[in-house]
Amino acid sequence: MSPLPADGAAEAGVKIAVRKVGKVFPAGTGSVQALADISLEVRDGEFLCLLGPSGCGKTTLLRVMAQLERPSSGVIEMRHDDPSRPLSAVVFQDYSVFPWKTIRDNVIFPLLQTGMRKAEARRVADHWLAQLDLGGFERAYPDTVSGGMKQRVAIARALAVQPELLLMDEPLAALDAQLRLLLQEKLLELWQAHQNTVVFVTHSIDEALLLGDRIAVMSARPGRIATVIDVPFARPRHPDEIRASPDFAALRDEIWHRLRRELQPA
Ligand SMILES: Nc1ncnc2c1ncn2[C@@H]1O[C@H](COP(=O)(O)OP(=O)(O)OP(=O)(O)O)[C@@H](O)[C@H]1O
Repeated sequence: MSPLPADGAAEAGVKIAVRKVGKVFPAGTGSVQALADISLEVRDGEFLCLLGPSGCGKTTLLRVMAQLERPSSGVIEMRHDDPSRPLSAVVFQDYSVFPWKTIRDNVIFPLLQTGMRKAEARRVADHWLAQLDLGGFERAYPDTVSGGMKQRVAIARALAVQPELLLMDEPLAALDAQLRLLLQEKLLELWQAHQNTVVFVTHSIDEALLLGDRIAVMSARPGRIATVIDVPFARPRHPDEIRASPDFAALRDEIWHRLRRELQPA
């Protein structure tokens, strides 16, 4: 699906600006208001996490940012600085890889769409597969490897095109707890090395604190931005140190209390 055009260009230093966005879906004879009056700016090079209760509209907001969904009201402004790179790429939760293509060809496919030659695309694909510890599996088919490996293929495919904006919708949610920790650490390492602008949807407060520069906490449906929290941990971040720090525990409590208010309104 090709992206819808943005409504305008974001100002310098801002990769994407969401301005007073609402989204209403038709549902049966009525409608569902998924998003209401969302305003949010994602700065160049920032890792922004979207956190919120189930059904609050996180996926809808990400799809609107990816220009896969048109807002019912409000506008989306984007800033495409480098025409040699795609503006955005999306990683979904459900290992959205092509089962009929080898792991290498999954990563090569979007590179060829950018006009890259086959030999170069193969080199770039193998580089990113190695970065995600998939070296040796280039010729395997996705259905012959584990869920965690398939998700690493999807992440390698998105990173390989070096998008200016990487949109990730709960990319680690389907993984078991240990694998999730390992992949969080991998993402942290890759982001610290490359600093794409990232919007990352998650249900996990710990994940948001480990990865994010800021955390936008959404309210229960219709989704609004309830609060935006600055994550104070310096980079490069070392996961074990961060998780053990008193600031981590304090922020986790603060965010949890905020989320609990959304889950159990007075
Ligand atoms: N295409 C659609 N048609 C009708 N309703 C929709 C559609 N997409 C989402 N919704 C509704 O909009 C609301 C927000 O859904 P969305 O998937 O964005 O929430 P979410 O926060 O990502 O949820 P979760 O955390 O459970 O993944 C829900 O009530 C959902 O049922």
